Amino acid sequence: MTEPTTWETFTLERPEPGIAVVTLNRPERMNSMTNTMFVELEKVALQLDREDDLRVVILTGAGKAFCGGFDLDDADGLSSLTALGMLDQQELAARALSAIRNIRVPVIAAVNGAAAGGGLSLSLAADIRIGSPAARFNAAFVRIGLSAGDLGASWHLTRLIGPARAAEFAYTGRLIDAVEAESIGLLNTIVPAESLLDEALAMARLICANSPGGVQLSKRALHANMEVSSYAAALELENRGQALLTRGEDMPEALAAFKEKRSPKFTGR
Ligand SMILES: CCCCCCCCCCCCC[C@H](O)CC(=O)SCCNC(=O)CCNC(=O)[C@H](O)C(C)(C)COP(=O)(O)OP(=O)(O)OC[C@H]1O[C@@H](n2cnc3c(N)ncnc32)[C@H](O)[C@@H]1OP(=O)(O)O
Repeated sequence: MTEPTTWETFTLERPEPGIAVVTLNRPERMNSMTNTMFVELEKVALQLDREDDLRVVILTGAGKAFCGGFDLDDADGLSSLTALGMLDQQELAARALSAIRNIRVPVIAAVNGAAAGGGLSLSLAADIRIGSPAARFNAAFVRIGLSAGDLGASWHLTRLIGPARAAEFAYTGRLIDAVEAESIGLLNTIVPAESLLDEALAMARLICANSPGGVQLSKRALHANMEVSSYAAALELENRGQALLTRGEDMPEALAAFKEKRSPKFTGR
């Protein structure tokens, strides 16, 4: 395990090869979001995306919340924003969450507490969400005069939990607890609070044991399939990905390992 690097709004740790853990670190403010956090999250996401040896990113929060959304104490400075200024502000935030969503390796959100507003949007930027029993979600936007059309939340919710549940969630702004979140697919699974990070690491290790190219092109295909309009277009994307992988070193290594009844040694080349 290398030494953690401390940014102003989060810490970055590397518990073992191939795994990076980003922990939002403003627990006194429920890890709520500020412009500094957006700038730092975009920077670290772009940095991680360039690391050839990286296989999985885990995103979690320090203290009792995952992320309370935009820092409403910080919002005062924004209340005088013109619409154009607000557009710039929203685009700054959207760039950060887009950078996290588009990291080429899987991102696991270990939801340790409340994910409210932009915190919900942030959890949705991850590919997988595992939660402690304290995990709670709300589209708090409508309670403070904003919309659930926020940082990808409306895009993900309609695809993840279905349009009707997304509508109820978005329009009521009510809290959804971990049990309900798991039942509607907002959480992949619930684990005891004390083992949340260990469970996220265990899932990350499973992913690390697989072909990096296979995993990363699987992520690319799953993301692309949320965009393509037809089954035929999806097949075209999938076919190209598989063809690319068969030209790499990992598939022959996997086949050889299978025959020799040993674990494959993937290189990602
Ligand atoms: C008037 C509108 C201005 C909005 C300006 C927005 C500017 C534009 C920014 C664009 C880009 C970002 C867009 C972003 O995605 C938009 C949003 O995120 S909007 C939603 C903002 N978040 C919320 O509304 C959530 C509010 N909080 C809660 O719902 C609950 O606190 C919780 C997170 C569900 C946790 O509930 P509890 O566990 O019961 O804890 P408490 O409620 O008691 O809170 C404890 C403590 O934390 C403080 N706190 C909680 N959330 C925030 C927050 N978001 N910002 C600042 N502080 C927060 C809370 O005040 C308590 O403090 P204490 O009283 O103990 O000092």
